[in-house]
Amino acid sequence: MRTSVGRLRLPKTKGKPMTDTPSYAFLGPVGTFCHQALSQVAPPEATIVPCAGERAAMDATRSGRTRYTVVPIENSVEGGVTATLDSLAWGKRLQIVREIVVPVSFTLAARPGVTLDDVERIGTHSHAWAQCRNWMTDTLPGAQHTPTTSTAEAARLLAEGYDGFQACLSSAIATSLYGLTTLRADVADNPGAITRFVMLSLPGHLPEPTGADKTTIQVRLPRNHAGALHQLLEQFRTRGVDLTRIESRPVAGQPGAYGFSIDLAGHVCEERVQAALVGVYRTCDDVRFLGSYPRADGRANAIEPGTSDEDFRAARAWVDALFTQG
Ligand SMILES: O=C(O)C(=O)Cc1ccccc1
Repeated sequence: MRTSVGRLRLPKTKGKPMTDTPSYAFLGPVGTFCHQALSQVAPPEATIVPCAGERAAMDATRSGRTRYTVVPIENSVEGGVTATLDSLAWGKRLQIVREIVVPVSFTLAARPGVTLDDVERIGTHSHAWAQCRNWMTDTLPGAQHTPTTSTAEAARLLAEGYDGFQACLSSAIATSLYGLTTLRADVADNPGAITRFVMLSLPGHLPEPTGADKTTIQVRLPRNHAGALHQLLEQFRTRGVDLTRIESRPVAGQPGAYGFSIDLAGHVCEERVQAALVGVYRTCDDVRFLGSYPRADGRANAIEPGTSDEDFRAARAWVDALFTQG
C-alpha cells in the first residue's frame, strides 16, 4: 500500500487511529494545496482526515473528531477564503494556533488522450479559477468554470470518469496522483502567488509569544454610528498596533450590518495589543478573539516608541503611584 506521494503523506486506511496521536482534518481529497500545507506541519505519525469543504474540515475539530484542522484563509491574488472566514466568525469558536504559507501554481490537466481543443469546461476551486482567469481568456476563450470543493477534487472526479468537465486546474502533485496528463504547466495570471493556510484547534491553547506574532479577531461594528470604522481603527493606531489584514463581510440576516475580520501584528500577551483589544471591546458590538500565533514569515514586529511592554508598565506604575503619594 502506498503511504506517501513525494512529501505528501496519504491517510491511513486501516487500523484504529491512536488516541494520543495528533489528528488533522484538512480540505481534501489528498493532493490539495491544503494537503501540502498540512504536510509542512504534521508529524510523521499524525492521522490525517480529508474533508469535503472548508466548513466540513472545521466541523471535524469542533466535534472532537480531530485535534486540529488546516484550511485556506487567504490568497495573495483573490483575497479572503469566505467559507473559512465566515465559519470562523459565526460558527462554534475555534482558535488559530499556526499559519502556513504555500506558493501556488496550477497545472491544466485532463485524462490521457484529451487535447486542449477538447476542453470546454474546467473543474476547480473558485480561488484557483480566479487566479487563472486572464490566462483562460487569452488561451481558451469561452472555456467555462465548474466549481468543485477543491482543486484535487476536480482531478479525482476526472480520474473517476466524471464527464461534467474535460480538464481541471490542480497542483502538479494531484495531476500525477490521479493519473492525469498535463495539458499546460505553470498556469497563473500572477506568478509568485501564495496562499495562507491556518491550523485551528478548539480554544484553550495559546501559543507562546515569539516577538514575531499575529493576532486575529472578528468584530461587528455598531450600526447607525457615524465614524464607527474610524473609531475602530483609532484603537490600533493610538497603541502602535499595525494591521496586516482587514476584510469586511456582511452579517447574515442583518442587511446593512458588517463584520470585520482583522489580523494585527502582535500577541495578546503584549500590553499594546491588550490595550487595543480593550478599546475595541468598548466600542464594537461583538468581538471574537481568534488566536495569537507565530507569523509564517518570522518577521519581528516593529515596536513604535512609547508602545513597548515596559512603556505601558511604567505608565501604569505612575498612575498607581498617584493613589499612594501624599
Ligand atoms: O483546492 C485546493 O487545493 C486548496 O487547498 C484550496 C486552494 C485553492 C486555490 C488556491 C489555493 C488553495
